[in-house]
Amino acid sequence: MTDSIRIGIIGAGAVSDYHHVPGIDLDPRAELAAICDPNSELLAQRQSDWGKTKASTKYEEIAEDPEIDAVIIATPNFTHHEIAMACIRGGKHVMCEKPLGLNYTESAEMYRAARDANLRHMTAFTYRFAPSMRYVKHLVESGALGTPRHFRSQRFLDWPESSWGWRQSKKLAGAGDLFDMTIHRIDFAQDLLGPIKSICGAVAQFVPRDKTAEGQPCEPSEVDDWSSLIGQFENGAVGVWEGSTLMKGYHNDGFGYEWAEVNGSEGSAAYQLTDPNNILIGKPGQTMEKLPVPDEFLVIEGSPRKPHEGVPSTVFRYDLAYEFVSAIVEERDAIPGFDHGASAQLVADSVLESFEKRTWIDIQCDL
Ligand SMILES: NC(=O)C1=CN([C@@H]2O[C@H](COP(=O)(O)OP(=O)(O)OC[C@H]3O[C@@H](n4cnc5c(N)ncnc54)[C@H](OP(=O)(O)O)[C@@H]3O)[C@@H](O)[C@H]2O)C=CC1
Ligand SMILES: O=C1CO[C@H](CO)[C@@H](O)[C@@H]1O
Repeated sequence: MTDSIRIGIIGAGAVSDYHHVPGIDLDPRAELAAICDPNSELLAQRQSDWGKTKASTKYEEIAEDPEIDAVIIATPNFTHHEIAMACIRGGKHVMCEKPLGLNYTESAEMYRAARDANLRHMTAFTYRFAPSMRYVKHLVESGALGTPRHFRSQRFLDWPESSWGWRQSKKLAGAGDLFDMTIHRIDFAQDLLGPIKSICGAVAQFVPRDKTAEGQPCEPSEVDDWSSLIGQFENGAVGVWEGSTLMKGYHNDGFGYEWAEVNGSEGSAAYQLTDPNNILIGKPGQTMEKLPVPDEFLVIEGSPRKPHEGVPSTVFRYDLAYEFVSAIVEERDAIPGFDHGASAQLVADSVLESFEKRTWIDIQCDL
């Protein structure tokens, strides 16, 4: 390995530009060494946006390239398993977007392959890195909230009812809001309160999404527009989750309304994606109070990002790349790993099973 970690980005669409490349650019220990996307026009555009790197339309070339140390997979969901397995076979450390696979079987296989090859693996569960989320975790772990009794999360957005492209095909996306949005919240709930042991879930489709944004007819959506679950954690706490991108008026500069809270025997703490450098704290008998997140929680330890610079609801996302590179340099597990991705996937799969069978499902994770 050279001094600098040479990273290949596979999939040069929206998320690569928004989270991953700015994160790599900030980290002096890493360099963007290659980009890969089947769309050669986009590749040319990215070469001009991001600087001269190797470019390829075939992920196999990146997977086999001895001059690439690590990859970030930012492609549509149905490609994650195939691309990750090829990169692991090629000896690359892998960060992969969520949902890790199209189902638990795929995700667990990715986890076992990376673990057995002694490679670093990371699932891009972005919201774990929000400052207020990191502070809620500290409050839970330090016992400041007492015994955790209850978790609640809600992500509502007011997005167009037109086609979501690949995101509305079951074969390409797996599920709709559940795999796209709620899976993040399943992950951070387990990060805060530990494993979920049992759930009861439901999904619904609100609109056909059979027109493109330009008004042209297209294949109707096969996936959910709303997902929800209630659940019990192994530690005895209970939780409730809900998400949809079709909630009118929930616009808020594109970030919508995301609220997540932990209620304990001694207090409550709530994170909001729209205001991630502040936290809401509830103490017994008092009205909830908004407080700034202490400075030491604004960035992850060592991150070159300036804590008070940039748009707060965007810049925390750059810490994902920092964590991935740190894990490679320090030869330790990246957090969240593929095991966390697979575990959240099992819960999300169980929501679909629960709804289909109209019953509670016990979660049995065999990682
Ligand atoms: N963690 C987070 O907060 C976020 C996560 N995501 C996740 O990131 C992933 C990508 O989403 P997003 O960026 O919005 O999607 P986009 O559709 O904007 O971008 C995906 C890109 O990957 C390309 N691609 C498709 N197949 C391959 C392949 N085999 N090899 C290389 N590139 C390929 C696509 O090309 P083409 O269009 O020509 O097929 C497209 O350019 C999804 O899994 C999504 O769930 C997305 C947003 C935020
Ligand atoms: O959190 C997220 C923000 O929105 C994206 C587009 O729907 C999701 O894919 C992503 O996981």
